[in-house]
Amino acid sequence: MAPQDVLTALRDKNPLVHCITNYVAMNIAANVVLAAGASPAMVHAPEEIADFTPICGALTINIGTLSTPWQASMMNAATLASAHKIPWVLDPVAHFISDYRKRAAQDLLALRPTIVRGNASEILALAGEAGAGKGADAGDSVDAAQGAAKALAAASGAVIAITGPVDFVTDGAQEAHVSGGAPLMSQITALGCSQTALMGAYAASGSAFDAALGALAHFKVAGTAASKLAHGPGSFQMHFLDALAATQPDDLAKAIL
Ligand SMILES: Nc1ncnc2c1ncn2[C@@H]1O[C@H](COP(=O)(O)OP(=O)(O)O)[C@@H](O)[C@H]1O
Ligand SMILES: Cc1ncsc1CCOP(=O)(O)O
Ligand SMILES: [Mg+2]
Repeated sequence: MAPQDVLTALRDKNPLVHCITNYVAMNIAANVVLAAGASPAMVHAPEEIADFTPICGALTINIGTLSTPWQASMMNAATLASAHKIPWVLDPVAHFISDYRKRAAQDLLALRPTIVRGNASEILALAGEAGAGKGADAGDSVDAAQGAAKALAAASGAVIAITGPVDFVTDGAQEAHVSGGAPLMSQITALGCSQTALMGAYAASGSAFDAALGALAHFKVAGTAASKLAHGPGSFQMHFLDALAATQPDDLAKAIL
């Protein structure tokens, strides 16, 4: 299924996407998923996971504001998703900042996510390589992390997506670059987290590699459109949501190299 067909299927199905994300991303990620045409639900309580994860089209897990009870929910949800063959996406936000977070990311990776999405520094560190990440922000180029992404795809079985000025995605066999968007995108917090949530919606609607590629292209196309109307980060965010909703399946090819 080509990326544009995944977007068509997403809008037909309006899939329910279980998002375990961070406090910062909660609102914008839900709005991004809604604007694109899917149905987000932010559900974190350990007591609710067994009931909720199995009825969703996809699961996304983001460790941006990790704590012990949420970690238990993440591990349980990922285990259930894999058991029910529900695709799930891991966003290892700033996992290199502490031993606690590093271990949490590796424990989740061992549960075999369908897709891992991170910035270049996060992907480098997840593959065991040195990087220059600064908290949640990247300090490395996408180019520098491409080898790590390929190695990680081979070792984990996941599709690996690196975002940045030009995105890169690989499943170990296929690979693609995605261009467009605007530097303003890195000035709005939790846009990467929102990309991860949208990737869940795409993964509920098509195969893993094309889902990741489609979600990356959707952001780039909408980012380019929004940057033509925006006067700064605040108005960019407003125009970006409008542009996500306005993006049509055939537009995605413009961003895919
Ligand atoms: N300089 C840039 N030019 C164009 N798009 C960008 C740029 N920086 C980031 N993006 C886009 O912003 C979104 C968030 O990516 P990124 O900032 O890498 O994630 P994170 O917030 O996890 O660090 C992605 O869609 C990415 O393609
Ligand atoms: C600022 C911040 N602090 C903890 S999580 C978070 C949001 C990070 O979002 P993103 O990875 O999309 O930039
Ligand atoms: Mg991030």
